Amino acid sequence: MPIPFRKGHGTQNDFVLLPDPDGDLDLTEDRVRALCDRRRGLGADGVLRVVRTKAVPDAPAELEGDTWFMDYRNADGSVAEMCGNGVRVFARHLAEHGLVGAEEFPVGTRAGARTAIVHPDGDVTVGMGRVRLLDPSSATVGGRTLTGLGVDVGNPHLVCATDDLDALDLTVQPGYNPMFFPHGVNIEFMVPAGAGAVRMRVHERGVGETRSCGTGTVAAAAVALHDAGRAEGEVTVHIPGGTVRVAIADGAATLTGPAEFVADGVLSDAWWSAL
Ligand SMILES: N[C@@H](CCC[C@H](N)C(=O)O)C(=O)O
Repeated sequence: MPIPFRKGHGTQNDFVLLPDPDGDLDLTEDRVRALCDRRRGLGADGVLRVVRTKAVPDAPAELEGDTWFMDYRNADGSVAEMCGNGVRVFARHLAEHGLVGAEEFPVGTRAGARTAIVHPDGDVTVGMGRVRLLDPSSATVGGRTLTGLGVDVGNPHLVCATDDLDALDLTVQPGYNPMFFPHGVNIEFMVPAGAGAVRMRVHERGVGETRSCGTGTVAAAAVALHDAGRAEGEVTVHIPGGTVRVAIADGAATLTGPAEFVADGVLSDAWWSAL
């Protein structure tokens, strides 16, 4: 059976999409790692399996069975609850293939349903759900300890302020408190970038440094607003891979940004079977 794939990205956070409506693919950790490998595979930060919720045994019970489910995997093969850039790319894929009827539609994730609107210019707005500010914690990078705030965006984040974003060496895993984040953490580093804007870099759990992290931009926006004494507002977040807009109101966030596709293809049977 030929296995089709699509390659896309959201602000250069890149993904391999695998259309698999009935959940027939045996998507092992080894296969995810191979797909994401930039030398022996297609190369990506993660895999998005496009599957109906009813074919996903660990999908949240409140999701309807026919809802399209973003089965997200990190490049190291691990499963994560949510991926903000991934939902934008996933939603645009659904819309382009006529797989959804309404202008606004739900996407199932392990963090619950997220609503998506695909705009005519290709941008996508995602309702990211509740954003919860947690306690302070810290990260260690290059021998420096940076204080920050934990944030739950469906997946775990630690947002740290820094004075020199460009000097950080994120090729190695930053230190963090494993008692506070027992399942690992995505760590954002941010600096102010003018009124209502921040610049951010991220070290993602299960991936390493990426050029963007949608849930991370939401976490950074929430902390930037909190630092300004506000619980609501709009923040423009500049990441190495582009720019997104985050709005927070009533404790919930929306994320707006681009979603782009670069290739459609078919995996080699021999390559897949040998994994
Ligand atoms: N890049 C994503 C987040 C992907 C999951 C993350 N690495 C985790 O393990 O929680 C995004 O755009 O939000």
